[in-house]
Formats: sequence, C-alpha cells, structure tokens
Amino acid sequence: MSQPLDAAINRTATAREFQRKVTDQRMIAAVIQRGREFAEPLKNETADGLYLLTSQLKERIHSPRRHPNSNAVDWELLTNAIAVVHEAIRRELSLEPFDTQLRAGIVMSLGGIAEMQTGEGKTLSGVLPAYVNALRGKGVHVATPNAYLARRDYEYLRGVFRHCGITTGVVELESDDEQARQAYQADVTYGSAHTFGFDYLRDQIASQKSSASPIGFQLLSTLRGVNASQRRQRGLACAIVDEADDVLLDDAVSPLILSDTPNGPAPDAPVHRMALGFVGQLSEGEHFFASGSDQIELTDEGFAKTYSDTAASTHPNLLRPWHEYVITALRAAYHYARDVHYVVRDDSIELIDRATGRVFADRSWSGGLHQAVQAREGLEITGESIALGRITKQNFFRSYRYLTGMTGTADQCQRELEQVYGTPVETVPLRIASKRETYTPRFVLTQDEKYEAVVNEAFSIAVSGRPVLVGTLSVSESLAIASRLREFGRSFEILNGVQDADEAAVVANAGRSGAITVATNLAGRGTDIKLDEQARECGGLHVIVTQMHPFARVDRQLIGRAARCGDPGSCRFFIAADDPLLLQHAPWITRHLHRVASENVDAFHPAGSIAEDPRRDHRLFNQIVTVQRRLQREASSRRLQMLKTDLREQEILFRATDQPDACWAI
Ligand SMILES: Nc1ncnc2c1ncn2[C@@H]1O[C@H](COP(=O)(O)OP(=O)(O)OP(=O)(O)O)[C@@H](O)[C@H]1O
Repeated sequence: MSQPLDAAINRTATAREFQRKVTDQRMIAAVIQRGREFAEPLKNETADGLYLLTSQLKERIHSPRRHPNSNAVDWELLTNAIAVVHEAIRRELSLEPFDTQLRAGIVMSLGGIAEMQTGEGKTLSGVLPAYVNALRGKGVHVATPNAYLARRDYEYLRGVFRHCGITTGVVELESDDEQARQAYQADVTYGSAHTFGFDYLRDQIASQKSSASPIGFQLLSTLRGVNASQRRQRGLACAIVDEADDVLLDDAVSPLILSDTPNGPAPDAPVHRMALGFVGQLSEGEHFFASGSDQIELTDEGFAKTYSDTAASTHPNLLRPWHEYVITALRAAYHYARDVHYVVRDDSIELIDRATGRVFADRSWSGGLHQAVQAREGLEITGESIALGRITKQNFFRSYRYLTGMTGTADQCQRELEQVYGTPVETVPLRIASKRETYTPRFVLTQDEKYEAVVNEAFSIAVSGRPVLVGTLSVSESLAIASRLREFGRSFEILNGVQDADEAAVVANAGRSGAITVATNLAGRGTDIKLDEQARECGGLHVIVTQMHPFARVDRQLIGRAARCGDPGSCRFFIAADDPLLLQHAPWITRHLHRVASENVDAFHPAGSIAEDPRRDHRLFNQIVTVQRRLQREASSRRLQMLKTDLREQEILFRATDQPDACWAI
C-alpha cells in the first residue's frame, strides 16, 4: 500500500479534532443545565412559538456573522436546540429526556459517536443531533440497520419533530420514485442504511444516463424546470447512524450492488447442473480442500480430474471456465446451508443476513454461486444479475459531509471508527447501574443436549412468571428449538424472518409474563421488549443465548434485551462442545470438554455429560471471549484492507481532511 493512499484513507486526525469537544464534560454538563432552564418557560409557549424558535435558529445557523470562525461550536445555539427538543419530547411523548440522553445527543451534535449501553434510550438521544443538523436545511438521513427499525423510529418520533417545526419522512426499498423523493425532501428522513445506499446508486446511474443524453434534450428539460436525472436524494449532507458498529463495520463488508436480473432461465443452467452431478465424484483431501470461511482449492489431481470431463469442459453454454463451475458447486455444498445462510420460499432462494437474522428476497450472490445453490435445491436456475452500480458501505458513508452515530457496543471498534470515518467514540456512563444478572454459563457436549437444556431452562423460568427470549444464531436452530417446545405442547412465539406473524406483534407480546419467544438475531438489535407489570415483578426478561457469535458485541446486543432502563432481568449462555465457533476457532476447548465429560462420571452425571463447575465454566467462557476478541481484530484488518483495495480499484478522488467540524460549518 502506497504511503499517500494510506494517509488519505486515515481520518484519525479529524477524529482527534472532534474528540477535544466531545470530551469537554464541564461544558457539556453546563449546556444541559442551561438547556433545561431554557426549556422551562417553553412549557407555556404556543405551537407557533416553538416553530418561531426553530426559524430563528435556522437563521442563526446561516448567519454570515458565523463565517469568520465557523468551525467553533455554537454553544448558545446548542442550548436553545436542547430547550426546543426537550419541550417537544415532553409534549408528544410525555417523557423528560434523561441527562445521559442529552449528553449523547450533544456528543452526536459535535461529531462524535455516542456509546450508550443497550436499553439506555438511544432512540430519543438521536432527536437532538437530527434537529440541529436539520436546521441547515440540507436534509438529515437517520440510518438504521433495517427497515423495521426505520419505520418504528419514524412513527415514534415524527410527532416530536412536528412540534419542533421539522418535517420527517421514511424511505423504504419498495418506495417508488415519487414517494422516495417526497421522503428525501423532508428535513429528517428515516431509512435503512441499505435503502440510502441503493438510492444513492440509483441517482448516480440516473445522472450518468442523463449526462449521456443529447445536449438539446438536457437544455429543454432545464428550461421546462424538469431535472433530467430526476434524482431521489438531495445529496449526502448528514447521516446519523443507529447501531453504528453494525452498519459502519460489520455490515460494511458487503458491498451495495444495484443490479438488473434478466428474466428467464440462465443460459448456462445445464452447466451448473453438470457441475452439481460432477462434484459427487470428488473427494475432500484428494481432489480439493475446503478451507477458510468460503474457500475451495482444487488439488492438481482434482484439477486434472475436472478437465477429464470433456463433455462439460467444452460445453457450448459455458460462461466461464469449467473448473470455476466445479469450485462454485463445491462452495455451495460445503459452505452454504439451507436455513442457515438462506431459506427457500416460493421456489426461490432468499438470503439470510447472518448478523441480523433478516431474510432478504431482493439479494443474491454473485459469481454463479446463487445459481449453484439453485441447482442444489432443484430450483429453476435464473440468469445472473448484471451489476449496474456498486459501492462499499464504507465508501458510501465516508461520502457524507457530516457523519455521526450511536451504538451500545463500540468496544474494540473505536480505532477503526476513528480511522475510517473520522468519528471519535465517547462513552456515556450508565444512568443507573444495570440490574441484569448473568448466570453461570452452561456447557454441554452436543447440540441435542443443548437444545434439551435450553428448553428445560425456558420452561422452568417461564413457569415462574418471567418472560423468556431464546436467542439463536440461525433459522434452523430456531426451528429445532421450536419443534422441541411443540413436543411439550407449550405455546410460544417464533421470530426468525420466515414466520407468518408480524414482527412488531411478536415483539409486543414477548414481554408478557410467562411468554416464551424463540428468535434469531432479528430480536438481537434495537428491539425494545416492553415488560408488563407482572413480568417486571417476577424478575423481568430472561435471555437464553444458544450459541456464542464470533463477535462478542453481537452477544452483548442480545443479552441487552434484558434489564433495560432500570428493569430487572437476567441471561445465560449455553455452549456445546460441537458449536461451530469452538470447532473452528477453539478446538482445545472442545477437547477439554470431552475430557471433563469422560472423567466426571457419577450417579448424577452419566458418561457424556458435563457437571456444573462455576469456576471452570467462567474460566472457559473467558477463554472463548478472548477468541472472539481475536476474531474481531482479524475482521477489522480485513475491512481496512477492503477499503484500501476498493479505493485503489475505483481510483476515487476522496477527501481526506475536509470533513467539516460541525453541522453549522457545512
Ligand atoms: N427519558 C425517558 N423516560 C422514560 N423512559 C424512557 C426514556 N427514554 C427511553 N425510555 C424507555 O427506555 C426503553 C429503551 O429505550 P430505547 O429502545 O431507545 O433504548 P436503546 O438504547 O435504543 O436500546 P438498544 O441499544 O437495545 O437499541 C424504551 O422502552 C423507552 O421507552
């Protein structure tokens, strides 16, 4: 990597600039105090009075008086903004924002990412930075990890913004051009990170097309007041990213690709079917090695055998060399499992986002993998989609003039967020100490034993009147646990992206006393499970984690559904010796567990089961956490490498240092 490219990518210097401000605790505390004082008389203000205040703040932010030192923080403006937002929240939601929420809001208004524990009320914290940035009049995008959260937050907060005199909208993947344009015209637009990225790509493609149209046509359109490109977005002025670690890091590795899928079967469908039949003749170790997360390597012998099939290797419909079809068929067989990586619905493959558990009908794998999986499932093999435009999420979010966000889990990511996005992370202390109890992790030998133990625990806790959330890592695991619960005739709800029930309705019921909910990671982030009074009195929500994720942050998000905002609650991890995380990354723990099971045989613990031993179990658990930290470090360097490659390939002219100091400096 060349020095200039490294330096241009790195935005640490910008982050350090912001850091000085977001860590000025004395000033922040004073601004909160004064903001509250300013809010007091606003209680008697009319609706028009609040709008007028917003108009005055808009004028102030555009005032030429600010130009000489526009980078300096306008504390007075911020104080007034706090007062308006405070009063609007009180009027609409009958809530008073906590100091911690205002503090997080100020951090975001000053250019930092606010780290606030799960359940501490980030949703309300996002109002202040959205309001302050909306004053610029250039549009604010509030990006969430998924469409459900975008709509939920939009519906919850639009009344608050209305009291402030700020318009809001929501964009969804299904929005047509007109609906999307209207939503983007609003001061604050809610949407998933995906939707914002795709709309950006659409606009890029539309403007390329329009600049390619004849000059006469362009002129005519301009005279008629028609924008030839008919863009959806107004530009990338400001983004406030919810669940910033997920959107800006974990999910940023999958590029956004706007593609067009041709109708009808793929021309090379017969070759994919031949490859599927052929791989049955190959054996692992002799003809190929399945290594890494998604790698297949043919040996010399495997390569020679592949090309001994002359009917396939010279087939007239080949779109790429024959051995690539073979490798793709092997990848499909070895690395992609039904109900783990994808589901089959309405005779088509729908991809599962492994981090969030969401099922996406509109996503597909590239390079022929989608077709190889279709072949294996015996479905019609459709044509490969043609990429019309592509951008990595990293580059997309780096393109915003002003970027900020919030998360409950930024540990181990601070450096990366600083380097890549120029955003320092500021941790907001807990409002009150968490009441969550973490029970001793339970170790077992096999998946079957684990499911049994999970179901027993769910029953015994639900019977005491507490609601239970069983968090699984895959659709197949959720189905396995659901079928055991069904055997016992116990009613429960399931939330795995393929269930029929409405997601919001399942979440709404999950906090009822005695309810059992089995969910994939769908319930792991952002979901607010509200307890009923009896559930709270009985001890709150209990979260069962059926499998540790390679990243500890994902686990912490899941257990963060319990004991929110001062409520009681608890959690327990279940770990089996044959969990993929242990088999792939900590095989010594698997061996150790087998040894323990063979040594600890007595009347209560027959051969093959593991007796509880809190000290040993905590020690083993901590070892797994260390493995998770290593995996997270590795993922971080992979992402950085990706960004460098992407920038080099696309030869993007990027701005290294021109991120403005604050929204009023844009
Ligand atoms: N100022 C407040 N007063 C009373 N209740 C509040 C306040 N702010 C938030 N809450 C409640 O606290 C709960 C958690 O809020 P919220 O979902 O915003 O948390 P979060 O930090 O976004 O959680 P997560 O990290 O899981 O997304 C909600 O039920 C919300 O209604």
